[in-house]
Amino acid sequence: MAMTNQRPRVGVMGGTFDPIHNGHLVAASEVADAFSLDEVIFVPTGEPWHKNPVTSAEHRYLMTVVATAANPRFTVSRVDIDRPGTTYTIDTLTQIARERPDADLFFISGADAIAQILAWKDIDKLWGLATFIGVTRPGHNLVLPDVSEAKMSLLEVPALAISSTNVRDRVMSAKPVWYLVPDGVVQYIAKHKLYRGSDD
Ligand SMILES: Nc1ncnc2c1ncn2[C@@H]1O[C@H](COP(=O)(O)OP(=O)(O)OP(=O)(O)O)[C@@H](O)[C@H]1O
Ligand SMILES: O=C(O)c1ccc[n+]([C@@H]2O[C@H](COP(=O)([O-])O)[C@@H](O)[C@H]2O)c1
Repeated sequence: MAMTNQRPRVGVMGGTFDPIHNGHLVAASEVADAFSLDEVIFVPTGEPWHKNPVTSAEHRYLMTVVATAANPRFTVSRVDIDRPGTTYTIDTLTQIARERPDADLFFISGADAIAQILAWKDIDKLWGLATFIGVTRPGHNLVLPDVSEAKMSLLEVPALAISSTNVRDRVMSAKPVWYLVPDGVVQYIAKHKLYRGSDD
């Protein structure tokens, strides 16, 4: 917890979250602990430029709300799903910085995603908006870009070999996803018949 007179330290966890799973939640929790964050805002992407097709933004947003509801330090933002067009992190962070001018921002994502950061849109402006934290993921050998440690960090999180792809495949094959995703997300997927091969 930040001390009085310090600027709030706010994590911004960007992801497609199709669906959100316990790997994402452990990663956010570990980064919050290691970097003394006061809050982590989960930001489901609108239209990711690099992944197609994805489940409707509203389903992905609601599953993220369900998954994070019990944690008082976790919140969910609609900035990316409400902004039309392709999602770029420069727009995400510009908007959140405008909404939270008092905060120091920490953009959190998988280390595999962060490793590609030099190719992200408007990278020169991104450094001024946040510190970037890549969480390591089992099975990914990383070559990180040569960037100041003040602007980018890596954090090892307990190995959870879960991916959204794996969760979707399991649902499609009628295999259980209990304990890979929060219980409410299991129920949400069943209620809305997601990932069964029909048009979501
Ligand atoms: N088990 C995990 N441990 C640590 N980081 C993870 C884990 N799963 C996903 N991430 C990271 O979280 C970020 C957002 O994840 P994303 O929504 O793309 O999920 P994903 O599981 O990687 O999805 P998909 O399988 O559809 O590609 C990504 O940068 C990803 O690397
Ligand atoms: O801004 C970019 O150019 C950019 C390119 C690739 C990924 N991102 C962001 O990185 C985060 C992780 O993406 P993903 O698809 O791996 O979940 C998510 O918030 C994306 O919007 C951003």
